[in-house]
Amino acid sequence: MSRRKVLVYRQLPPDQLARIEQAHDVVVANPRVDGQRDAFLNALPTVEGMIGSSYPIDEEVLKQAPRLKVISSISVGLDKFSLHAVGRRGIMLCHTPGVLTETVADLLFAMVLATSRRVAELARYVRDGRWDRSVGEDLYGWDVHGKTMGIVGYGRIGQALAHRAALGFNMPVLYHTRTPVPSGLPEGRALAVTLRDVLMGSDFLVLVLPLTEQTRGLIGPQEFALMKPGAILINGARGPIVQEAALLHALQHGPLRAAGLDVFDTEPLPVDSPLRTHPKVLALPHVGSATHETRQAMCEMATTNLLLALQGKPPLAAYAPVPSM
Ligand SMILES: NC(=O)C1=CN([C@@H]2O[C@H](COP(=O)(O)OP(=O)(O)OC[C@H]3O[C@@H](n4cnc5c(N)ncnc54)[C@H](OP(=O)(O)O)[C@@H]3O)[C@@H](O)[C@H]2O)C=CC1
Ligand SMILES: O=CC(=O)O
Repeated sequence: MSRRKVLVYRQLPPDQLARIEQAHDVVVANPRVDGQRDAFLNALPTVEGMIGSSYPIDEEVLKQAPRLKVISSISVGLDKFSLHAVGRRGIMLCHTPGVLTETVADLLFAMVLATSRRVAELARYVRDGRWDRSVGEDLYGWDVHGKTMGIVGYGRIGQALAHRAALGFNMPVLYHTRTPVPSGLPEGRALAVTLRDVLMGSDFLVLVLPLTEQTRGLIGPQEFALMKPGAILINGARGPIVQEAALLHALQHGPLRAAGLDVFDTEPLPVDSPLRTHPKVLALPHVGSATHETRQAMCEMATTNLLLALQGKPPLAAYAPVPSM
């Protein structure tokens, strides 16, 4: 097999980098790191494979990479890629579904618990030396068990979250997805409903669907207006699915009691973003899959995808372009 030029545009564990170096000529250059952007741009004209995540691989980048055949993303979400250009060019775009499902569902549930039981706020209270008497009602939280869990996007992660909610916390589940799917839960524990009904019926509304042309701005003023007073929103999907101004309004004037956000319109979250310090917001730095075990598994899968695809073999998971009509 001939050696190809591969651009690694995000840090990879040494064992995975070594697997690629054994077979191919590697340039490591992360365009987000000071001093590496030029190396990234200089590599583009001759690369045949790329592996990385987070950085937008848009039409502009793809135009500069005329020999590119394979992109292996260390993520399940593919919103950082210009899917039209990838499809048009016949580039094989691989990703890492499945290996992160349980870990992301764990974090989503952690956000449900943390927002409702005010974990971050209470920990800060102790740390700041303010625990000089028993905690008053102003710092009480709200029960999680038995409340209604609403899930928008009932794929791998949505279903793993529903299991935690229904079977671990005795929560009735409402879920919404475009294509009807069975709940995978015992009879009567979950109901497939319209988006409107999830919004109206949920105590917790968890978003875990891809960012697409259809889902951008999906949750705006009209959707917030349908939600229960005191509902909690958890966005574990992508920032732009929620309209930020409407979110801030819903936090200030209702109906939202709190929001747990792992994702934002702009990441890293700008220093002056009102979401950074909002008292009702639990903001996390996009860490749904960030455990040692899961990130290792994702990097392994992405590396395998890259190596297989460069050999002309089917990767473990790839995006299938929608054929143009
Ligand atoms: N915060 C983090 O760190 C992470 C975030 N994510 C996000 O979670 C998303 C889901 O991952 P995963 O569960 O593995 O993906 P899946 O593809 O298994 O599930 C996605 C679900 O969303 C549904 N969906 C897609 N479009 C719409 C729509 N317009 N309206 C309603 N439902 C829709 C899909 O069903 P159908 O198409 O039939 O409607 C499917 O049920 C990723 O795309 C990513 O954005 C993933 C990993 C980590
Ligand atoms: O956001 C993370 C992903 O894997 O997608």
